Formats: sequence, C-alpha cells, structure tokens
Amino acid sequence: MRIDVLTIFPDYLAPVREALLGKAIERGRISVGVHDLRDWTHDVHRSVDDSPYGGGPGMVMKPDVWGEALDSVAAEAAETPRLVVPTPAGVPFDQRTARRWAREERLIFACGRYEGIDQRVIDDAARRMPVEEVSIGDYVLVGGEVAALTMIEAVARLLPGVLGNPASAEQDSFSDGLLEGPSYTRPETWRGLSVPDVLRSGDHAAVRRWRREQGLERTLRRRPELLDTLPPEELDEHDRAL
Ligand SMILES: NCc1ccc(-c2ccccc2)nc1
Repeated sequence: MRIDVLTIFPDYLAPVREALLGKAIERGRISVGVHDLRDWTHDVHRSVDDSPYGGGPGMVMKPDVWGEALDSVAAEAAETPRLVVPTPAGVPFDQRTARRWAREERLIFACGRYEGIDQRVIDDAARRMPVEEVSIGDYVLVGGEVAALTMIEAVARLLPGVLGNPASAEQDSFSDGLLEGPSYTRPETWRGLSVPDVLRSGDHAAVRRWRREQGLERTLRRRPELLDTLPPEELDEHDRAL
C-alpha cells in the first residue's frame, strides 16, 4: 500500500517512521510519502490560507494550492487513490473502516489546518477519486495531522507482514465487535493482586470462555451501544444470560 500525506507541517508525521510502522516501511510493506503543501504555492509568502467568505473567525485553506497539490500527488502513481480528509465534521472512523481501507492500493491524507479546507477542493477531487471526510472523535484538534497519524497506524497494522503476530490483529478490541478483556503477565502476585486462577488453569476452553465473558461485561459496562450493532449470531444464549 502507498500512503501519501499532504500537510503544512511535514515533521508532524515523523513518528510514522518510528518503531513498528518504520520497520514495515523499511521492509517495503507500505510506502509513505509526506509532502509539504507549501511546495505548491507560487507567491513569495507561500500562502496557503485566506479569509472566509461570509465572514467569521479564522482562515480557510485556499483551493488553488490544494488543487494543484492533490493533482500532483495523485498523479505520482497509476492507481486511483482514496482521499481521506480528517475533520471534526466527518463520519466517525472505526475498525470496520480501517479494515476496508487496508484493502486499498493507495490512500492520500489531506491534513487541514486553520478552520479547514475550502469545500470545493473536496467536491472537485470527488470527480476523480473516492473521497471520505472522517472524524476520529468528537473534539477539535489544531489540524488533521494527528488524526491522519492515528488512522495510518490503525490501517497499517492490519497489513500483512506489519504486525509480528498477525493473530493479535484478529483478537484485538473491536475485531469481534466487543471490547477486549483484561490481560495479565508474570509475576503471578504483584502488590497483593493475583492473576485470575482460570488463566493459570491450562484449560484453554475455560480461558476462552472467561475472556469472552470479560469482554462482554466490559462492553456492557463501558460501551453498551456496541452490543446493539452486534450481528445476532455473535451472541449465543450463554452470552445473553450474562
Ligand atoms: N476528529 C478529530 C479531528 C480531526 C481534524 C481536526 C481539524 C482541526 C482543524 C483543522 C483541520 C482539521 N480536528 C479534529
């Protein structure tokens, strides 16, 4: 998969080259291009924003600069990219979306700053490629870079050869629609707290049952709404009895 990021703060994306994702890039599992939007300005001040039509606080990012930048980055490879625009006004990002995007050949993340990007940039891009305006939560950041980094990590970890142990991607929270239960490791007792006996019993069926019950109880307590969207076959009568 090729991922491109357009931003006026390219250094904000430096963490993508660290640790696990950095290894995946070195191994060629993904390639990540980070581009400075100002490279597509033509004025001496390299300006990327202007005052909003209709008045109001803050500035809006200029369509002409974004249009040229997106045309140029999209043309860098043959495949039609999917354009992702992080915004507080977007559709909520979730694990389903991460799994869907993990099947894409190319993603481009357009990181806005200020009050956001002139809407015509998105409308024009949608004539040539799929575009998704996506939110990672109901809060406002100062720009889209942190959101892009978050979504890049959520997608990249699902790609073959990125995670050391692919099984953990299958078993992590949300993979079966439930939250993950608690985890434990040595020592067996720590500050007077002991590991649940079942996990040391060697009874793998019992461990599986216990972990599912823990996930269900945690989901019921912390995110009951997730149970509404669970496919009916996901919950057997034992689960429902909890
Ligand atoms: N859903 C989180 C999120 C995503 C993007 C932004 C943002 C803020 C300012 C300018 C451009 C994007 N804020 C919050």
